[in-house]
Amino acid sequence: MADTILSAAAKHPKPEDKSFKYGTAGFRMKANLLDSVVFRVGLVAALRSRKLSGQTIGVMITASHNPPEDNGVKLVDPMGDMLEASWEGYTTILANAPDAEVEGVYHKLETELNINPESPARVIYARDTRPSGPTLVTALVDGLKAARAEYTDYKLLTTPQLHYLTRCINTEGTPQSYGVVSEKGYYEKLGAAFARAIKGKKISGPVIVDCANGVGGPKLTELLKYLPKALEGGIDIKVVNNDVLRPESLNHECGADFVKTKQRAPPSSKAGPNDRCCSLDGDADRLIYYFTDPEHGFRLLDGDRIATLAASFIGDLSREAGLADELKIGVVQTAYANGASTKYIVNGLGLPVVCTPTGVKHLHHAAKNFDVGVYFEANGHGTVVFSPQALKAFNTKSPESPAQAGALETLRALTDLINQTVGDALSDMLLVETILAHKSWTPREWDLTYTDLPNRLVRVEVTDRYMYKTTDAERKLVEPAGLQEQIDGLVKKFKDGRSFARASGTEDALRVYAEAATRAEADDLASKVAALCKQY
Ligand SMILES: CC(=O)N[C@H]1[C@@H](OP(=O)(O)O)O[C@H](CO)[C@@H](O)[C@@H]1O
Ligand SMILES: [Mg+2]
Repeated sequence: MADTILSAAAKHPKPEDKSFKYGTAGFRMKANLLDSVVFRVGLVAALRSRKLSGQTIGVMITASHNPPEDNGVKLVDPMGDMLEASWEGYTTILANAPDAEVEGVYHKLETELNINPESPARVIYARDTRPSGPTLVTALVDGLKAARAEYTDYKLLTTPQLHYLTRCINTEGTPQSYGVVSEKGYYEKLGAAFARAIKGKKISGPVIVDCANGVGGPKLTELLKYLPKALEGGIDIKVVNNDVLRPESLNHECGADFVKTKQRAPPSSKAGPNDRCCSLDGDADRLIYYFTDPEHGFRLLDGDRIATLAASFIGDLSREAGLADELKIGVVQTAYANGASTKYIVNGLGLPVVCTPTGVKHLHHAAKNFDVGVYFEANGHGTVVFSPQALKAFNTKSPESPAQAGALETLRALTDLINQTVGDALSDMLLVETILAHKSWTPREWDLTYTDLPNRLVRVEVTDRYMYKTTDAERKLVEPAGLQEQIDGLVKKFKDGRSFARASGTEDALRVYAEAATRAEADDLASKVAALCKQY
């Protein structure tokens, strides 16, 4: 077997002058640089599965909201979680080994991690719609074969669908079974849960869904077959930007990242005033809502809004169900959350907020400390996780009134509707639609819950982003020395000012975020902090 890895590695040579790092979203870069990385990820997936006694590991090939010429690869742990942190390091080591040393490094990891080479290794994988996907799949399969893993190709899927399948496979036939192990099983689970959650409530008007010309388009179109139709008291979904045959259109002037960063609707949008709109990203794990207010123009309803909407709704339901004292509900955000949303959660909803570093794995982890943990990044990536105690309470509490019975049934439906493994734009969209219907709200009422502070996010090119080190959930710089004091000095001059700088985990740049009482001040603060960072 030994020389199989050696000879296979030679077919997927590493670009000599490149070094790779498993970052916030796995490996992500120009697709033509990824061949060796994906091959080696195949090897790691096999090792990880063997380490976990043959539990199935997921591999997703996607670059999410990045341009069409990029691609990426990430690993999914058995319960559908992101890869455990220590393994990011092992993956990085293997990705950077010279071709001739890959086999040696592989066996060294095997020995050091106490992995039995005879244990079974099982892997499933899928990809988004990028043209580079099929070639990278070939590299992955070569890695899996060289490591003697069993594997199943799920072809095109959204990232959250792959997370769903991974968990389903590993819980199949157990009391914790997460669902039927098939793409159809995913649609059936969501469709049935949505019908239960929405029961008796009316969804007003259509929702226009911008699919970023990515894999979310065909998958949402498929999901529609499983949802109750508008005429039968269900939902009217209008799918737009669903052109997967023109790869160059992926994420181009559309999609969740465009809408959030540009703070405007896709230029192609034909939505009228007050029309309820939302955008997915290229692999359908992010969701952003928006509408045009006849008086105030474009209004963004981002991840912070989805978090506050979900937290307030589930909080109300828990009270109605008589479970408020039993269940600890909390919200997890990052430093990019709008300050007004944090204030609203704490003062308006009376719920605790935890701030973690950027990257869903951190938020997910922190959310698990609550019975109902609502987590969203401002960019629209997030979900709600329920503790075993919460699930038990929803399932065993005997209702004392029809209202209590109704609240409990809605809560149970939500636990099936919401993807527990990872943020899922399709599932999150059905959640938002359910809540708006229950509250009889249009996006306008949703928007009125609090007023966002004007904010600006800028990307700053720097010579060495690794020079910038942070603490306090990335809200403060500790290096370069002295820079944070200067930022603090600037911030003080702005009403409601807040600003921080951190190195991106996915791009070769520094990100500077600023918010302040007015648009002009937020812009001014952001550009001043950016200029300051550049000087160092
Ligand atoms: C400000 C921002 O939106 N950052 C994004 C971005 O991370 P950076 O480390 O900032 O590049 O990509 C991550 C992966 O998709 C996502 O989790 C995160 O929220
Ligand atoms: Mg994504």
